Amino acid sequence: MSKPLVQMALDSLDFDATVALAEKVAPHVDILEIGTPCIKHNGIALLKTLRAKFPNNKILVDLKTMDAGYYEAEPFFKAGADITTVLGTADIGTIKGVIDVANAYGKEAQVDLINVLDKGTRTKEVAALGAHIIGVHTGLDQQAAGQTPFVDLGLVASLGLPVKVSVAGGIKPATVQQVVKAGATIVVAGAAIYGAADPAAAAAEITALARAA
Ligand SMILES: O=C([C@H](O)CO)[C@H](O)[C@H](O)COP(=O)(O)O
Repeated sequence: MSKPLVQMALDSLDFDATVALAEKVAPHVDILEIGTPCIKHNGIALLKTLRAKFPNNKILVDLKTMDAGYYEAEPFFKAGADITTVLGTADIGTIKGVIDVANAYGKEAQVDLINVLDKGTRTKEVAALGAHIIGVHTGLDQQAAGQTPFVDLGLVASLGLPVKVSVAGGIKPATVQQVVKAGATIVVAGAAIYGAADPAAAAAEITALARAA
């Protein structure tokens, strides 16, 4: 089994602070995620800046597309995104559009299961469409209400589908190996890294734990 990948979620609204944080963390993670608030506030210019600066990292743009899948995602793949996200609650045609444009560019589409009620059924549906990554995700507001992604991760991983499984939602050093052992192939960490006194050290610790799991 290939080693799990580690993804750093860049969730600041500030352009320069995001670039500065990415400078610190990029050597210690596989994927740089431009978080949803961040991409909405800063736009495609931030993607172009990070793409030019970090050729050795994959870049995920967390668009959380809800409509016009092909149309919305294409400019970001054209600008160098490796992965974009589409909501699992979106129309199946929207999800197919993002999968199609990802394939057209030789890149990947991630379906975010946030707020999907029947995660098992939707996962099977989008996997059949060719989704590259299934995102098990407890959002920031859901975390504030005490929710975690662990049960959903177990459900999705138990399906044994030929798709990568990403897990996000308050993941921290104490839970990294738990989610890898539960079937996560991409481990996402935001606050556990950007909220640390030393983000580079925090990222390196999470990556070491993921690879040792
Ligand atoms: O996807 C996210 C959220 O919707 C804001 O964009 C976060 O990047 C994701 O939850 C990871 O962040 P943490 O939960 O702080 O690890």
